[in-house]
Amino acid sequence: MISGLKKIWNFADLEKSNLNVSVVFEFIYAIFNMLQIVAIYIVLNSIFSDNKNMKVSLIVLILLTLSIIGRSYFNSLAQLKQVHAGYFMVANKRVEIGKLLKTVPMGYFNRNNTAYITGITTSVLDDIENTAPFILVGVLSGLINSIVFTLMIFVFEFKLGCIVFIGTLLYLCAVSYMEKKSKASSAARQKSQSELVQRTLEYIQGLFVIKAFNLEGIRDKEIISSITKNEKVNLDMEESLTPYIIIQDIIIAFFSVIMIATSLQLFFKGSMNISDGIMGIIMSFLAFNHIKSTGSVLATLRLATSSIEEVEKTMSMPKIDIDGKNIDPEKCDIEFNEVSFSYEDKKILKNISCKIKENTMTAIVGLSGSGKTTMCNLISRFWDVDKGSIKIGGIDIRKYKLESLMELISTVFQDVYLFEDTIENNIKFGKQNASHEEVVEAAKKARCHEFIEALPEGYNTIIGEGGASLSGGEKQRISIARAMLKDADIIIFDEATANIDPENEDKLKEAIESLTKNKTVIMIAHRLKTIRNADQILVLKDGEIVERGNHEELIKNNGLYSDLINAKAKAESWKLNN
Ligand SMILES: Nc1ncnc2c1ncn2[C@@H]1O[C@H](COP(=O)(O)OP(=O)(O)OP(=O)(O)O)[C@@H](O)[C@H]1O
Repeated sequence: MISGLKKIWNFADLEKSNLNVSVVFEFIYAIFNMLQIVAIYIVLNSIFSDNKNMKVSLIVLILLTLSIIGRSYFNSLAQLKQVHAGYFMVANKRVEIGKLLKTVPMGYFNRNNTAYITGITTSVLDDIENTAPFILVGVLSGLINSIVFTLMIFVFEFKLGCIVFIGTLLYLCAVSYMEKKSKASSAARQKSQSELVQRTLEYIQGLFVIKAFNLEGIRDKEIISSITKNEKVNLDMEESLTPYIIIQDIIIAFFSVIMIATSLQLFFKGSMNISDGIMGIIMSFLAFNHIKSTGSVLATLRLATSSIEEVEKTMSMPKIDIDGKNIDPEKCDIEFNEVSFSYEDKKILKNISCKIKENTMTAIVGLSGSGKTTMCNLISRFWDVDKGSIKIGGIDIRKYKLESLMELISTVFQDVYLFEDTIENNIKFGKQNASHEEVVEAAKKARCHEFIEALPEGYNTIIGEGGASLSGGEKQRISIARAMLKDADIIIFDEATANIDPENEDKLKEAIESLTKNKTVIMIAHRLKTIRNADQILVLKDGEIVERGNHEELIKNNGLYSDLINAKAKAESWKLNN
């Protein structure tokens, strides 16, 4: 129990002060609550004594009014602090996770799919927000208040105090046992909850494929099975805890009855007057209220701590930018030194060594799956090399702070991702503080100004998530405009032939030329024209550079390159002839 509370406390981080204040408010609330008992005691004393006057009624009235006002005021303040703490402790973690995600190797996402991380940042953190602060404050204030109340009863009547003390201890033992028992079921609940989020997200993201291949029935079954499993885990958890809840209720009922019996016995023996006797009976109904509320929140402690453990596990993701420095290299040439790389156990690149001179264009060609994209991704440190090194300006890229490395590189991906935002803001990703004029200029150079202007809201048109409302070619030109605006020294370009319509091909070629002028360019090239213009061509086969040189040299070699070019030329003439 204590370790669980400590976990919440540490997780609260900057919100600890709000939790502290909330505990104090809960304590003051309890004091105002006790005023009611004092008022009842005064009434009883007055009824059973000869001192019956209006002054007593007035005091009781004032006490009860104070109690009502004080309780509602401090209760709302305490709740407000807890809601504030819950919201901000989770919001801060979401921002922290967002920052961390930028520093993890992309391989992390292979092992922990995005749906799992989405589950953590949404439903798991929501669980923490809605339970953790209330549990911590509930338990602490409940314990403090029941200690104070028990002390008060000790002062009132020692024997009754002993009964409350023993009853409270036994009750806490039962709660603590139940809390331990719920460990396994909390973890299972956590797992099935994440699984449900994963399946739901997968279903939504793959809706196109599901519809196209008529897979509704099969995928529906998977979601329904996750829902059923989740329901069963929740029910099992409730069922396994029910006997302990019954035992706790029995303990409280039993000790309340003992308090009533003891009060009556003390009265009949003459050790208590009638008003104290009645007060003892009334207190038997109230004595365990605080500890009971503590117990009910403690039952959910495991749920909150297993959610926190899950978030902590996600936050301990491997980072690749631990001690990087801000570096502005004198030159932007790139060098691969005996680089090897595997995705998990699958070896992709083997001893790659090459030099890419500043302000030259290097085309990487090779069969599908030969490792072209992987080679480019290693330059941006989406993954780290397993062996060897990559240098920019003679400095190992692992020595750069990720941000300063990213400032040097613009990447135009084959699969362009656009955010659900205006076209202008999507282009501005390249340079956050760019003016509208700069955005338009970049769009003009990237040959996308005309189609943007033709949209109903022009540059303020909101694009659907992932760029859903644009064609592949339009998305790619927007991403070229982005790169144009960023104006980085190194351009990595994954050429997407499929997305270029013939009418725009020449325009796009001009756009690419103006983007890559006086830059160090690495291009995964598919089109003959691009390859022909390259200063250097690297031919990849099964993760190894098997040929290198310019177009003429490689054609003369009569190796894989000339085979690829011949096949391409055939395909292109086939396309033209048909
Ligand atoms: N994230 C990943 N996790 C595991 N394996 C991957 C991952 N990305 C790519 N691969 C595998 O690595 C190999 C090389 O992929 P890569 O994308 O680098 O090839 P490519 O030459 O660019 O292919 P293409 O021309 O089809 O785009 C492929 O076999 C691919 O299946």
